[in-house]
Amino acid sequence: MTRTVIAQGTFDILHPGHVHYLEEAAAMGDELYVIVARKANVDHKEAPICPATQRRDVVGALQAVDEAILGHEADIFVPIEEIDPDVIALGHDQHHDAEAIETELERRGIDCAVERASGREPTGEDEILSTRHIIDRILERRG
Ligand SMILES: Cc1cc2nc3c(=O)[nH]c(=O)nc-3n(C[C@H](O)[C@H](O)[C@H](O)COP(=O)(O)O)c2cc1C
Ligand SMILES: Nc1ncnc2c1ncn2[C@@H]1O[C@H](COP(=O)(O)OP(=O)(O)OP(=O)(O)O)[C@@H](O)[C@H]1O
Repeated sequence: MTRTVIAQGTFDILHPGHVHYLEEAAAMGDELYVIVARKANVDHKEAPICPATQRRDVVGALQAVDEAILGHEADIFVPIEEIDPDVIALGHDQHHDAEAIETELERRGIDCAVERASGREPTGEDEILSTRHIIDRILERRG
């Protein structure tokens, strides 16, 4: 019985922190689907620079990812109902409340565990594992 995992995020400028998250999510099951957030749903921080199709294509090229899909524009649970995963892997700092997701999953009759992945801290002194910080550095050096 294939164990399906879902991960999600904006993935605007990909970095090793994303790879860490997606590899950890992939290890939670046999197949990893990644839902790429639509610009309209990224309302808790600056809008992504890159279009959703581009962000999907880059995430989908990662070895750990079986399929990357564009998220639903209005209801974030639509892809969950379609894929019917065994696990939803939240990112270490993802702003979603696991309990709220579990409650909604139950309400929709979806039997799925909600796990949280760990964070990857920078190793080299110059490593930069945050899209926002990458953009800040670009603005500093090229702005
Ligand atoms: C269970 C779950 C399902 C999601 N489904 C969608 C979706 O269908 N469409 C979408 O635009 N974003 C979806 N998202 C992503 C959220 O909209 C949010 O933008 C994303 O979690 C941003 O996270 P980040 O700040 O880590 O990039 C989903 C997130 C979770 C936790
Ligand atoms: N350094 C990291 N270690 C582990 N997971 C990470 C790391 N950075 C991001 N993630 C995870 O990757 C997913 C997508 O995150 P997102 O696209 O918001 O990237 P980000 O680098 O956190 O962006 P920003 O810095 O602009 O908030 C989220 O689940 C997030 O928790």
